[in-house]
Amino acid sequence: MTTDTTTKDTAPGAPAPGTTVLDARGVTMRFGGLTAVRDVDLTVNSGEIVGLIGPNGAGKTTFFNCLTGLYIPTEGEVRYKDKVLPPKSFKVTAAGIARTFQNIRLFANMTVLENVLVGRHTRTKEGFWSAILRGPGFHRAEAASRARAMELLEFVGLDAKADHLARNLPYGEQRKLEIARALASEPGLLLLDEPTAGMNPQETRAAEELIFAIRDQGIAVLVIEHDMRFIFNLCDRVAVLVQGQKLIEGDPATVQGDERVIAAYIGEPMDNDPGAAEAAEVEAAEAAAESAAGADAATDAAPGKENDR
Ligand SMILES: Nc1ncnc2c1ncn2[C@@H]1O[C@H](COP(=O)(O)OP(=O)(O)OP(=O)(O)O)[C@@H](O)[C@H]1O
Repeated sequence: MTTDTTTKDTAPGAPAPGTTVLDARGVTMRFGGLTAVRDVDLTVNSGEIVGLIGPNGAGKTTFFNCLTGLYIPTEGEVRYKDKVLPPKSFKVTAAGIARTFQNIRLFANMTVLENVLVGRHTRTKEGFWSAILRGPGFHRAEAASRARAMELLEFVGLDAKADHLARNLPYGEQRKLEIARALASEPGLLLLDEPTAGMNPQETRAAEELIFAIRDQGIAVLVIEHDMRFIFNLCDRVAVLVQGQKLIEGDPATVQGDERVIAAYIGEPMDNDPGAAEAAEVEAAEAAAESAAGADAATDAAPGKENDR
């Protein structure tokens, strides 16, 4: 991996360190009778990596979709750099929030470089007529875009594969390309939805290094992930969603040690547990078998009887 994690160059869209870039307040999202997200508050500051975890169906992706204009929350408000988010995803991207998806969404038959160039469209000022007439302004803008796209490919370690088709990249590199494309819109906040899903341990470590390098550029990062070791190692702060509500938020050590979090993942015994009668029956049968075996052993070891063990 060629990522230089020591780089301290600030990304073009990055705000001053420690500034609150994302401020979600009382976000609720209902689908008919189902409340997928209920009254969730969350802030993310520049230069910070925040993790969002929770069991399957907890509402993590729905909450992400509320932050990117894909869903308009039923209640609550999302502010990015003090401004309420526009209700369209392309406007949210233009405002400075970029994301990757749980299922990779690349243009499979485009080259690696072209995929990143697509990600730059919100930052290209050249308009329709300029593109048609292909005047000097267009060529200058195009050259600058290509240079920046190549810089980003170098940053994620894919510059040598700029001309490869996206579909020919191994899985881990496709994920990196998605990140490069998201960075092409020069975001102040990057949302990563399960960035290590399907990765091997080596690719996961490389992804971790890359996310640290992005944070070091002053970009705020919010990441959903199921890999607990990855999340607790990576994040400055972790919020836990359970059944759409925020259960706890804190530093990794606090969250990791919280019994409610452990219970939420492992599951607590339910009232009127449907399997309880069967489980009690099995336990009783096992106990009876054990005591019978114990009685046999006692008889076997009785004085006057040969014990061949
Ligand atoms: N568009 C939708 N219409 C109706 N229900 C939805 C919709 N999207 C999500 N849900 C429901 O909302 C709940 C939360 O789902 P969501 O995908 O946000 O959870 P998640 O925490 O991201 O889960 P996972 O970790 O499995 O990806 C689930 O019960 C899901 O079925």
